[in-house]
Amino acid sequence: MEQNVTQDAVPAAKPGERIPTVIADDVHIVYKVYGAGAGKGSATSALSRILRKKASPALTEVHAVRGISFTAYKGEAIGLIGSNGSGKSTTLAAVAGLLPTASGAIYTQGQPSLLGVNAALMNDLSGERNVVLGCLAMGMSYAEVQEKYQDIVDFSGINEKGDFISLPMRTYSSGMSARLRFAISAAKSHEVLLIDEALATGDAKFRVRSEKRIKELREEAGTVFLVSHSNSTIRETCERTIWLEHGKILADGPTDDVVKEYEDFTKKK
Ligand SMILES: Nc1ncnc2c1ncn2[C@@H]1O[C@H](COP(=O)(O)OP(=O)(O)OP(=O)(O)O)[C@@H](O)[C@H]1O
Repeated sequence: MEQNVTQDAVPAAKPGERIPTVIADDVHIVYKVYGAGAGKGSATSALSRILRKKASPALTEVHAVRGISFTAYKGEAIGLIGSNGSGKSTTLAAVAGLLPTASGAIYTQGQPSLLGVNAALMNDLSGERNVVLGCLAMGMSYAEVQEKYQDIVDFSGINEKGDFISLPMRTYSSGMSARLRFAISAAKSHEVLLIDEALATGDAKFRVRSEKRIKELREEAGTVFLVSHSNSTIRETCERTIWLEHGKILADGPTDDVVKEYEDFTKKK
């Protein structure tokens, strides 16, 4: 099984030179689902299978990504589009190094960050403590966190309607937590930033702010991947788009062409 290969330093670009940041080479991703058959997951049936030395009949494989290849370059914002279950989120998780590939390999320059520092955020702690935790988890120093704290809170807009930042995160709506997560992740420049539908959760005002921030992040450093079902967000944010269907790439090119092709496809369905 191939693992993601990450190299740390991104070399400086010579004028006009394009630097690859993510290379996916014939990537296949297969989920293994255990206990999928009714009644087959009980302790007694497992014991009887062990005693009879029979393989579990209840293992189902879902071949979510089927041989995709692409190269992303520094400074690019790439949209990922496609119908439900086409493999967009799976592809992002694999680029982030969170899913192993069944075959093929993904090479990345620098550490890709999947937007959402979910793992580090804790529902019982206040938004304020979570900002500090999330930033430290992304590798910022305590001094850096203090310097950026107010900007993060202002960007998230959490305090627009009262002092919510001092309340536990479990009291936030799903949109509010998504905004805070985005604000924390976007406070740092990422070499490869992966965003899954994050913009869809905010209101119109927040969407404008986050689109602006994505543009800045692109200029500051790396490559942005954005998964979205909103074709207008993809058009406004990305100049290149990859269209996935049934785990395969159907088109990869300038956003206007690819989104148009996808729109024609969805109209015909
Ligand atoms: N944890 C999992 N275990 C098993 N199968 C999964 C898992 N996550 C996703 N899948 C399957 O992998 C395929 C691709 O799913 P994925 O979530 O990547 O699609 P998507 O394009 O992001 O969809 P959506 O637009 O609905 O978010 C689907 O068939 C889905 O059922």
